[in-house]
Amino acid sequence: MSNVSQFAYRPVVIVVSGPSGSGKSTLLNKLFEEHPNKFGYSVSHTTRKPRPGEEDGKSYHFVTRDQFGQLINENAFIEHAEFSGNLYGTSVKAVRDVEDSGKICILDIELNGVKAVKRKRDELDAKFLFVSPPSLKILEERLRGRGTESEDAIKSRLEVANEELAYSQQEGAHDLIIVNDDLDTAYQNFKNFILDTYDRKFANI
Ligand SMILES: Nc1ncnc2c1ncn2[C@@H]1O[C@H](COP(=O)(O)OP(=O)(O)OP(=O)(O)O)[C@@H](O)[C@H]1O
Repeated sequence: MSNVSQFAYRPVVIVVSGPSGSGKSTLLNKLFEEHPNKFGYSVSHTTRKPRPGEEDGKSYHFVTRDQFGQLINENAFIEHAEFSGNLYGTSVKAVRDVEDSGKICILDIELNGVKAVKRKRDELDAKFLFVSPPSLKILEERLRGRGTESEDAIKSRLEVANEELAYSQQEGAHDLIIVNDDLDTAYQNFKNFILDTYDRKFANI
């Protein structure tokens, strides 16, 4: 099948994954604080109605169900899913738009998202970074300490964590695994990998 993306360049995307509570947001927040102009998130498509103050193309690309269906048919999405009756999706073009604005796109996604990006390898130059807790016991303590989840939610997150950790141990699953034990050390490793990717993309242009 011929499509335009075969002839376009592959935008770089850094895929950050890891069990819930492993510290992805903590690390990403530090990175965005330290480097506000180098990295960005892609703008997702959704069929949900805009809320007051939400701008089309900024918060989301707001589309109808028909338009969303057409994008699915065109194979435009890296991944898409339905939550509470609304469709949400991340398109390859949304990733490319971030790169076109001079930034590197970061995707903070779960295991199915990682697998979906891998299926788009001919369209995306993806680097996979996995944030691992030092142990399941510490993960459990951090999830409890965060205080944002019910006991049931903590249990189900720990089950999913087992699956994600098993996947991460497969050969070649990720380009870098960061064990988030001491936060400063983990952040240095995280930042070095991501800044290196940024420099490779933009420094020589
Ligand atoms: N190295 C660390 N040492 C101690 N506590 C940490 C460390 N890194 C993160 N934490 C704490 O662990 C908790 C979980 O971290 P965070 O919310 O960043 O996880 P997450 O991977 O983004 O989770 P989710 O996928 O659910 O959003 C937070 O309370 C955070 O402050």
